[in-house]
Amino acid sequence: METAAMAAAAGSAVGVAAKVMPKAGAAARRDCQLASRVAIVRDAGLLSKAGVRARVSGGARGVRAQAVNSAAVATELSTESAKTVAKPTVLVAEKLGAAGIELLEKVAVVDCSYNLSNEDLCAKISQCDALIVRSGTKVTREVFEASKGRLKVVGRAGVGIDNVDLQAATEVGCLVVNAPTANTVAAAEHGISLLTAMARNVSQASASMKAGKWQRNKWVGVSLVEKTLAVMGFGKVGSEVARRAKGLGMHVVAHDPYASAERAKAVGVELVSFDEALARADFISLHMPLTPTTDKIFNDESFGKCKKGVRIVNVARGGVIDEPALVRALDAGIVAQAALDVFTVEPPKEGDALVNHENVIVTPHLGASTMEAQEGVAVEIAEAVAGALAGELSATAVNAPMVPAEVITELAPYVTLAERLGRLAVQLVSGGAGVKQVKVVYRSARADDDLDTRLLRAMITKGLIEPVSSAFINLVNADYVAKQRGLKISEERQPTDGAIEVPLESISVTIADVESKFASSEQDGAIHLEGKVKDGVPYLSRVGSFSVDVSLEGSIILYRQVDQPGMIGKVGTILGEENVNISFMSVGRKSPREHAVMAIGVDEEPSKATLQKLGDIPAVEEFVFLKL
Ligand SMILES: NC(=O)C1=CN([C@@H]2O[C@H](COP(=O)(O)OP(=O)(O)OC[C@H]3O[C@@H](n4cnc5c(N)ncnc54)[C@H](O)[C@@H]3O)[C@@H](O)[C@H]2O)C=CC1
Ligand SMILES: O=C(O)C(=O)COP(=O)(O)O
Repeated sequence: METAAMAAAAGSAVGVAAKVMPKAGAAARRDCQLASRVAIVRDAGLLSKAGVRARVSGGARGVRAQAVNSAAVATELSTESAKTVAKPTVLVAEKLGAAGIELLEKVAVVDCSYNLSNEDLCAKISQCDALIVRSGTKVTREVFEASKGRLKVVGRAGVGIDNVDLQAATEVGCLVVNAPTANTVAAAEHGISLLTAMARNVSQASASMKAGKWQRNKWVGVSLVEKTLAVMGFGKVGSEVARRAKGLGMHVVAHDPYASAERAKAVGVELVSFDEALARADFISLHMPLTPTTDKIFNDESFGKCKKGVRIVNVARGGVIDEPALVRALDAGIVAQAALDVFTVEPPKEGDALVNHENVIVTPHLGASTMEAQEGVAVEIAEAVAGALAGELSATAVNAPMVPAEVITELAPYVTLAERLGRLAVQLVSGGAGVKQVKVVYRSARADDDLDTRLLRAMITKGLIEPVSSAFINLVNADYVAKQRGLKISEERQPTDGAIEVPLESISVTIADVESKFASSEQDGAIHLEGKVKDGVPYLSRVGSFSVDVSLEGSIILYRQVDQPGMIGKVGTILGEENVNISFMSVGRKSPREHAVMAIGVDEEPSKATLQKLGDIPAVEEFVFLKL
C-alpha cells in the first residue's frame, strides 16, 4: 500500500507515468521499493550526483547526438511504456556535446531540437520532463506556464543562469541546475586571449593584412607586463584569469564583495573596493554574474572613475555594461579599447555602434566554446538532469537548498513521517485550507547544526497543503507556496539524552487556532500529532493527549470510546464484513475504563456505511477516517 501510493506520487511529481508493472515476487517487491525510494527524494525535489553516476556510468562516450523529432518521440514513448516504465523526455534546445547526449539517452527519450522560436518552445514544452539550454534560449515564465506542470528540471549547460526565470521556476516547483565548473578554464583562456589580442591589435592587424595592407606603424600595441589588471568578480573564472595574468607579469587587484581574503591571498591578489579597482586599473576584466546589482554596473559614472586610457575585457555578460555609456567613454578616449565576448542583446543588432567601433574587438559569445569545455559541460549537465529526473540530490541546483546525499539517505524515513504527519493533521482540521500557524517540534539528541530540518519542513508543508489544494509541492517550492498561502511554520528543537546515531526521536505537528473534526486530537486547544520512526517505519505515537502506536501505512481510523471489553471484536467484525483489512490497532488510554482513543490502520478505504456502523457503536463517542 505504501509503496504503491509512493510510486503514484513519484509519477505525479515528475509528470511521467512512473507505473510499476506487475511482476512476480521479489522482482516486483524490489521495483516497488525502488519506486518508493525514488518517490521520497523526487517529491522532495532532490538530486544525488553519486546516484546519477552509478546509473549512467559505464557507457561508451562519443556516440553522436541524434535529433529525435516529435513523432519519433511519441512512438518511442509508447513503445517504451509498453515495455516497462515510460522514459522521461528531455528536450535539448541548444547544441550539446555528444557525451552528454549519450548519457541522457540511457535514461530518457532525447529530443534535440535546436533554434526553436519562443512559440515553438512553448508548444513543445508540455511534452517534456526536462529542458537543456545554453545561453541562447530564454526560459521565461511563459515557458514554465506552457509546460503545465510537466517540466520538472531545467538544465543550463554552462554557468550563467540569467536566461532562466528562476522565480517562475521556483513557483512551479521546477528545479534549475547548471554546470558550473566545466567551462571555467575555457572562459578564463578566452579572457586572456582577448586581453592580449586587444593589447596588440591582433584582430585589426589581421583584417588589414588580409585586405592587402602592411601597416606596421599603425598597429603598435601596449605591453601587459607591470601593468595593473583589475579582475571584477573573483569567482572561478576571475581567479583563473588572475593566475594567468600574474604569469604574464601583471599586477592583479580584484573586486568581489563576497570573495574571501584567504583565497585572494592564495592567488597573490589584493582585494580592493570597486572604486579603488577602477582608479588603479590599466586593464579591467569582468567576471561577475549578471544580477539586479551588477546590471549596468559599468556606466557613465563608473567610467568616470577609471584612469584615462583604460582597456576593458568583458567575458561575463553584456548587461553588466551600459553599452551606450561605453561607446561614449570610447569616443572620449576614457576607454582606449574594449574586447567584448558578450552583449546585452545577442546577437547584437546589425550596425551596432559598439560592435563597429574601431577600438573594439568582438567575438560571438565564445568564452565556453572549446571542444574540451563543451564535452565537459555536456556531461556535467546530463548527469545533473538525469539525477533530477530520478529525484536525486544535485550539487548544482540553483533554486533549491542543497541537502547532501548522505543526509537524504539518513532522513528518508523521517521525510515520510513528516509528510504523513502533515497530511493527517490537515485532515483533522474542519476546513483545512484555513491553516495559518503550524508549530513543528523536533526531539533529538543531535546538536542544532547536526540536523538539517529543511527537508522535513518542506515535507510537512507538502503534507499540509497538498490534500487541501491542487498545488504540487517539493523542496524547490515548499517555502514559496507556504508563504503565498499565508502558512507560517515555526520550528523548535527539543534536546534529548538519547543516542546521537538516531537523528530524531520524534516529530510533532501542532496546528493552532483551528477547529478539529476529532476533539480528542486537541491538546491545549490545538490539534496535536506526534510521530516516531521504528525500524525504519514511521509510526503515529500521539493524538492530542493520547499515546497511540500505529504504523503510518495505508489509512487510519481514529475513534474515541469508553474503554470496555469487547470493543476490538465489534470493530473488527464490522470492518471484516466489508473485507477491510486491519494492519494495526492501538488503544491509547489514560486509565482503565475511561476514555480511550483507538487508532486502527486499514489497508482498504472503508465505505461511508461501514464507517457509520462504527460510529453507531454505543461506546464510540467520535470517529474520523484519515487517508495517508
Ligand atoms: N562568455 C562566456 O562564454 C562565459 C561567461 N561566463 C560568465 O562569467 C560569470 C562568472 O562565472 P564563474 O566565475 O564561473 O562564476 P562564479 O560564481 O564562480 O563567480 C562569480 C563571482 O562574481 C562575484 N560577484 C557577484 N556580485 C558581484 C559584484 N557586484 N561585484 C563583483 N563581484 C561580484 C561573486 O561573488 C563570485 O565570486 C558567469 O556568471 C557567466 O555570466 C561564464 C562562463 C563562460
Ligand atoms: O556558461 C556561461 O555562462 C556562458 O556564458 C557560456 O554560454 P554558452 O553555453 O556558450 O551559450
